[in-house]
Amino acid sequence: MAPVTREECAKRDAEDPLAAFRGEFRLPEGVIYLDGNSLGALPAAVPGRVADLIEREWGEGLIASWNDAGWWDKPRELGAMLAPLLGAAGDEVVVGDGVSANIFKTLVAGLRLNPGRSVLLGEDGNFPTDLYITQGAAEITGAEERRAPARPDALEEALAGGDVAVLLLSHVDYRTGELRDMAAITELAHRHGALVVWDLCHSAGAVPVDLDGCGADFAVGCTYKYLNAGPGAPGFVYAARRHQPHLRQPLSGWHGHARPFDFEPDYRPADGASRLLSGSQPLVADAALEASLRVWSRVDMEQLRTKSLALTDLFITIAAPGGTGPGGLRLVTPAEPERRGSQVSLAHPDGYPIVQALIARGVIGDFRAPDVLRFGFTPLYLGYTEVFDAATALVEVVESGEWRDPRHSRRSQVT
Ligand SMILES: Cc1ncc(COP(=O)(O)O)c(C=O)c1O
Ligand SMILES: Nc1c(O)cccc1C(=O)C[C@H](N)C(=O)O
Repeated sequence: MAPVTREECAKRDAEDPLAAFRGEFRLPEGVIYLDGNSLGALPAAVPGRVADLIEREWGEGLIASWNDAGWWDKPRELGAMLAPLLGAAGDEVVVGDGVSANIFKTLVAGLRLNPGRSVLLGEDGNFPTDLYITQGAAEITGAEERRAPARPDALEEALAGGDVAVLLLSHVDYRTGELRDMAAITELAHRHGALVVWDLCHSAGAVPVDLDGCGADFAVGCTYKYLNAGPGAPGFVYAARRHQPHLRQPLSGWHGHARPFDFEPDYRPADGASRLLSGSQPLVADAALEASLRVWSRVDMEQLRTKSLALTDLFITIAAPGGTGPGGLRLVTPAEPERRGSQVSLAHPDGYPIVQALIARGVIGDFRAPDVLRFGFTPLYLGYTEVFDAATALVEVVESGEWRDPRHSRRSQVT
């Protein structure tokens, strides 16, 4: 690939159709933020919307706001706002609870939809909560937990026995940034009689997603990464319309009841995706999500994908051209654009202090054990020049050996 200059990057910034979105986010001066795949930046509209909920809807409206401010229907309203980003219909998505809880709900619902099959199949190396919740769901239901590498050939082998009820996969791998072929894998699972739950934590707002077009069964995801709804923001859950009338989820709380204000003694599920709800939702956090989704309603996902790939290409071209970088840095993320999320991961045995030395320079990425330096690229608030500077800083940190300073090896609780 042709060498890239800072001047070329400045030109691309000037021509960038998404550049104006940068003004809709608050980021500290002097920081290049490449960790939006863990916690997204603050949309400028969020503090005002949250204050409005607290002061007006809660402070003045009090209990009436459950009706007047639409609190009761927020999970559905926010689900419908999110749906276009997921390739889903508005009534197939609800917002509520966390990813871990929603994984549990969909795995058990999937098991019940697939009687006679008793295996929950997960992928080697998935994000730990996916693995742990699958173990918990297997323990409580008597199902068997199995794992396979997330390669089509290995999945086919694991599915061939005909006993897999549900397959749980991440659309984009949190550690490597690999993007999986949702359409092909869903079709493979269905051919073998299994249902699929897709974890979209690292793809919602990062790449175009087409749940309905791929024939997906269920999906879960978070809103605090690329969707920028803030720390601990509520998760979402998708159920394909064809499953909704039959699905039974295990956390059968009153917000998922058909007639919640009849206060009946027995559970009867609501119609549609609402039956995936459980109890009261964090309305203050929902207000932050609402403000961030208003930004997303104006984003063209094809433009976003084009810029995302251009940014990750740029970073790779400088930091690891041809797959290797200075000091033995090795590209972990697939080089093929169609297999790449909006993230670049590089492996190095001294990854932790290298990332810390970069953070000390104002370039924020993160480290994932055992040896992965991880950089997330958020096209709404990152420019080409920043990515050029970040990649150049990485090369300098490694070549200069400044990461060897012992202060960069001190571990903190959240890495
Ligand atoms: C793939 C994946 N699943 C789930 C989670 C988190 O789940 P929860 O929001 O329940 O903490 C994360 C990140 O924290 C993740 O990367
Ligand atoms: N969800 C997180 C949290 O509650 C605390 C700290 C980090 C996170 C993250 O989101 C980590 C992220 N899923 C990852 O891919 O590493």
